[in-house]
Amino acid sequence: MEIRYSANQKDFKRYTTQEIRDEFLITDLYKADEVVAVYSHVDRMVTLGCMPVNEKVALDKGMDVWANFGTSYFLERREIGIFNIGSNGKIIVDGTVYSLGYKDCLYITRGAKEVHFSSDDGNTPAKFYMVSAPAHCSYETKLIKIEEAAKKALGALETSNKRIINQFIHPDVLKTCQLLMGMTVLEPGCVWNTMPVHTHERRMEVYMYFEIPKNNVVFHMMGEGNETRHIVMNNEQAVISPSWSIHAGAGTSNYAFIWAMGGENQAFDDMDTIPTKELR
Ligand SMILES: O=C[C@H](O)[C@@H](O)CC(=O)C(=O)O
Ligand SMILES: [Zn+2]
Repeated sequence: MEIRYSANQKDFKRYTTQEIRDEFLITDLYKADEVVAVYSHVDRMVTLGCMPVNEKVALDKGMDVWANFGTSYFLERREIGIFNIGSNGKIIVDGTVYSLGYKDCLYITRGAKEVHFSSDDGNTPAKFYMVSAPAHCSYETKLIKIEEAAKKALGALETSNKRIINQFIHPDVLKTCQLLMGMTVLEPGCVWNTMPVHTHERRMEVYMYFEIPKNNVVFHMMGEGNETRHIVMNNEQAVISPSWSIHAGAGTSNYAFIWAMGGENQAFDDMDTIPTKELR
């Protein structure tokens, strides 16, 4: 498992393009029958991808759980949110089978010992995208279908940012220790997310962009509001935003992304918005 330490905003100003990418960008999440995991010391969030093809793949496949987490199994002191961004697949949690279609989400609470992933058809595999946060009590493991997510319409066609925010792992839908996750989907012709930008000093956030058409990219903005940088992102890549960083993007087409937050609180609206004209 790859481990990344925390970067601060003062050093960040001098990073090269490659250093920014090495520190914050997560690529190659999907390798057949493997679990790809990046542990970030930013709020100790773990970002993972799993694409089961021929096997039933265990969540901790290829991991030394004791060395990395100091626990005997992955979810002993963690919770996890999992989205399927591929074809139909299954997640088996301590013997209970959950079927996930495209864009469905499963929240697994602390204490689940055995988690396995499988695809209904290995020729068109499921692709599970996951973010895990430390957790100190257990709630309820719950499947949240895309239809059941709380939907918030934002933006307008005129400003190229008409989009639906689907809140899945959110206090209005279910209880969690600190994890919040959802999916934002932009309408055709709309390319901007999260403008005006914000930071949330009390939480970090990870974005994973998908549904980016072939030969298109998203320019993801990051850094402090008065010292911005960008990362050019391809389909199905994730990016870590420390609390001091803005996180917004403009694509060369419309796209969707999954956001995940963890930290001090779960108040979605606890954001410090930066007036657009103050950006540098
Ligand atoms: O803190 C909240 C997150 O940055 C996202 O929910 C914002 C977002 O999806 C959007 O405006 O498109
Ligand atoms: Zn945010």
